[in-house]
Amino acid sequence: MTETPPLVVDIDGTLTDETRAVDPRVFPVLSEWPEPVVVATGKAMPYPIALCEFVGIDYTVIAENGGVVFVEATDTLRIRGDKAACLAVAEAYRELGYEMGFGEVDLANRWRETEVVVDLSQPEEPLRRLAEEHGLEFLDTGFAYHVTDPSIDKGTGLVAVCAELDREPTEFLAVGDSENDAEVFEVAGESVAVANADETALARADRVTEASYADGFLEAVEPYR
Ligand SMILES: O=C(O)COP(=O)(O)O
Ligand SMILES: [Mg+2]
Repeated sequence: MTETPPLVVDIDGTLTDETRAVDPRVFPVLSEWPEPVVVATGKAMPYPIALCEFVGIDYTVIAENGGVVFVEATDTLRIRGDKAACLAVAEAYRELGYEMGFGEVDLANRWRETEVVVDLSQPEEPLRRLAEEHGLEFLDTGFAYHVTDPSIDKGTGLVAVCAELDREPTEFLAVGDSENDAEVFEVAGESVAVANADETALARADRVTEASYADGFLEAVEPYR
């Protein structure tokens, strides 16, 4: 068995099935992993914190695509991102909604500190264009549209976690499924895309699993178990 690396793992599309339900088969893998486990997600902080709590692992979390980082081992919370710029985009998008008649914008932003998220049911192009006009990053994770600070991502989040844990990003195995995993794939030592990953993640990964979703995650970590 190859020496077990620390793990940085995405949630939606990687630990879950296609409905975003976490597959319970991943729980013992995460709780028994002998090296640090970092949960890195576009979701807001309460979700990865709850996952760590119920799996029984340290809260080592990258939320909001790197906008919010929490390391329980050093009790460090880092919040980074241009929330004001993101809110300006949301307001402009909401105005456009009324003008273009696509109705009330569903801003799925409860508990978010640094970015704006819009449900996939809303029109993509106007939001993408507004984000670009405001110099912000637009991400389609396959589960939601995100408007975020272009200088912040899961890769900068892992660098921040490593500074607290005195580890190197290159030690990590990264597993993910989407364009919001591209930067953490770049800084990790080994990156694996699950078979359901989008084009960006597939192109940026060192290897791709045969299996999809949580089956893909279990396949990705198999060599280390
Ligand atoms: O929040 C999202 O849109 C996707 O979340 P993920 O980064 O855990 O896949
Ligand atoms: Mg994902």
